[in-house]
Amino acid sequence: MMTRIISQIFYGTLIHSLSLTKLSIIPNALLGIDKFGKIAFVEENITNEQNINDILSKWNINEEKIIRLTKRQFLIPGFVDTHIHAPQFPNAGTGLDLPLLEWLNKYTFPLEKSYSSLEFAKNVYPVVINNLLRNGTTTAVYFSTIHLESSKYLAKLIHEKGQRGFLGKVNMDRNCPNDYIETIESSIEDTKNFVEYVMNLDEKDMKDVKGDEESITNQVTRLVTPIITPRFAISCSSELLHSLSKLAQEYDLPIQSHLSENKDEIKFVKNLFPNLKDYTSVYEHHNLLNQKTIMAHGIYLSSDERNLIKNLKVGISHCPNSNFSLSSGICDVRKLLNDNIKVGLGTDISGGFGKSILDSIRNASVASKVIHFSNQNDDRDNNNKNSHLTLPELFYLSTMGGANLVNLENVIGNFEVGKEFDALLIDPESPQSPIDIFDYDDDNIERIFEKFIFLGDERNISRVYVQGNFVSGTEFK
Ligand SMILES: O=c1[nH]c(=O)c2nc[nH]c2[nH]1
Ligand SMILES: [Zn+2]
Repeated sequence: MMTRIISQIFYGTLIHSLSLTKLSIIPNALLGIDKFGKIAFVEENITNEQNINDILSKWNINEEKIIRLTKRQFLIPGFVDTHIHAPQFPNAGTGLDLPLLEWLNKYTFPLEKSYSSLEFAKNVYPVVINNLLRNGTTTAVYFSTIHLESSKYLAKLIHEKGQRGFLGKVNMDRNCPNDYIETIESSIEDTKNFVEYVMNLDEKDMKDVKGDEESITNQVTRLVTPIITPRFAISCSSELLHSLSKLAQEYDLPIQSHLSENKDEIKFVKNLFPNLKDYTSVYEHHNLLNQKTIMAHGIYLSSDERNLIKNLKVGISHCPNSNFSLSSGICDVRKLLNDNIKVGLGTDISGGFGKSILDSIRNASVASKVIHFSNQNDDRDNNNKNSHLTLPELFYLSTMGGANLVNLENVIGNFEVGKEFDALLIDPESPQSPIDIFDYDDDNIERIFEKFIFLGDERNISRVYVQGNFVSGTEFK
């Protein structure tokens, strides 16, 4: 007897990643989602109505539950932004004339301190989440600020809007402005308070699911998770770093920070921790590196540091727009991938000015080509090992790569049966679409997908789903 209840079916083309190099395009697919938002089935090559009817009756579904895509529309997994500063949104697109440390002091800290006012946060954070969802970011790994109340407010908003989010209250107790700094005591106390608040947010939803008779086989993941967030080694005392690692262990939480982004930053860290070998060792020494850690940037890592990162299963958030915009440098992602390091993409608003992961994909592509050219000019390293990132690789990084970083590779990132349905319905022919399709394209869906990746924008993202729920886009009548 078939008890599983199917709440929605899509009929059309699916595009997703099966591995770093393997992009899969499945035309004429029927994808069914159960009432928990999980993918119950994917049937391929369904080319006639009889086949559709057979599947509908097998699952006891009526025709109204089917959303039929047009021949040029397709579904892709939602994007994962593995590094974004929500409070920096008002600065996006401004203040890109200075390198990191000067940029922080002149533009970023003065804006972030404004979030001591909850009213200020209320004017910004809804815009951030709406904007990201419209742009297809179904999962975001956020930094907030040091402020407890506005950080709690942001967590509640992510929860209400139905986005999947990892949110960290920022910790910083030194080398910061006098009016934007914490004591170690308040930093730890507020972080505990924040963590417990966020963990309770999802409690009700989890209970609702647990109360269901099918709950044992249909557990869903929590949508909002706290993440321990020492800003970076410069702004945290050794004592604070130690205490934060204890907190992460106590609550079994992920950790995020910045690593090896800028040469002056690296020198500063060396001065602060002269007895530790390198920047990565500073975090390792404080027990902050493990398979749940995400480090943003990682531009100037030595081979020893890469080894450590690989062995400890730390993920790197590649933020190419920010790396260009703050003149930080160019991260050699191919080298990280060759070393089997986990990599995802980040916008790093407002170091980066692009709000969409499509922008990160495009900048990651350009960055990889610049590295490729500079290696070609270098006689010592000229055997084509360092080829630029390909379209399947870029797309993988933006979906499955991000899922790996947040340890949700078995939950989201592609359309495997049993995963939760975080997805985007892409319409290359939407009103005002920036994509031109010609007869020459000959309905070649691979070409149209590539055009979406390099030319498309939020106007092409018609509908956005998280855990099977419709969270942004145009309602069907
Ligand atoms: O790109 C960055 N943005 C920040 O806000 C930050 N803080 C420390 N290091 C940083 N890097
Ligand atoms: Zn950052």
